[in-house]
Amino acid sequence: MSGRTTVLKPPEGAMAPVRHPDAPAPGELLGAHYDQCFGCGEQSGGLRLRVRAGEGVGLTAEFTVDAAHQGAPGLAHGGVLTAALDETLGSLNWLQRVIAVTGRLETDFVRPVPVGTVLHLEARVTAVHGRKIYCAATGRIGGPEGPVAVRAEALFIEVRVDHFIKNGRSEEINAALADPDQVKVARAFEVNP
Ligand SMILES: CCCCCCCCCC(=O)SCCNC(=O)CCNC(=O)[C@H](O)C(C)(C)COP(=O)(O)OP(=O)(O)OC[C@H]1O[C@@H](n2cnc3c(N)ncnc32)[C@H](O)[C@@H]1OP(=O)(O)O
Repeated sequence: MSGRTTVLKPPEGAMAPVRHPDAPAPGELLGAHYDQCFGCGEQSGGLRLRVRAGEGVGLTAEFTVDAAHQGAPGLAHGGVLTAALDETLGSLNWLQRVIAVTGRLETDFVRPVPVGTVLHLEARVTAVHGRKIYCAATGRIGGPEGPVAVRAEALFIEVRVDHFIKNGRSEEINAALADPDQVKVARAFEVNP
């Protein structure tokens, strides 16, 4: 049983999403957008999500649930699973070459996910309306074609890179601005017309 709030329904006039001509090729592994990211960075306790570009404005990802991700004994914490969905959906930015942040995300928890499970995630943009990006994701267990354990719909809102510079703590912002690799990632998104 699931019901969605109406803000997750694309309004009349919403457009089909457009894959950017410079988007990574289908099958290409996407790097971390930020090495300290809880979702795609390498730090211990993080999700260490591995994301691959798919066809169109879609992608796949894998997340291995480890002991640091437990809620109940031997089971993944729901918030961690939501974080994996959020990160997977956020990675769609790479395919459109826009920077967007989560405005709203609704998750259905369909099956418990034991520690040691590889969660096979799939996400796609469903529609775009101005700065609003509508998207959906699923997470399956037992293989990429296995049963759905979690699914989400979300609304991302496009922002400028200034969003992070204005709002982030200065220590991390200054370190990121001094890192040529990080600046390169930001530029790739900023050139979007
Ligand atoms: C390379 C980068 C890779 C990034 C990867 C991301 C990884 C994972 C993704 C995340 O977790 S991002 C972190 C979690 N999200 C945030 O921290 C966002 C915090 N919220 C904000 O900063 C602002 O609320 C936000 C930028 C989302 C919107 O503020 P704005 O002032 O820019 O927009 P505004 O409030 O004018 O809203 C623009 C439109 O979006 C709609 N909107 C905004 N927030 C909404 C919301 N929460 N629910 C529904 N609609 C929303 C709003 O109604 C309006 O619709 P209309 O254009 O039709 O009037």
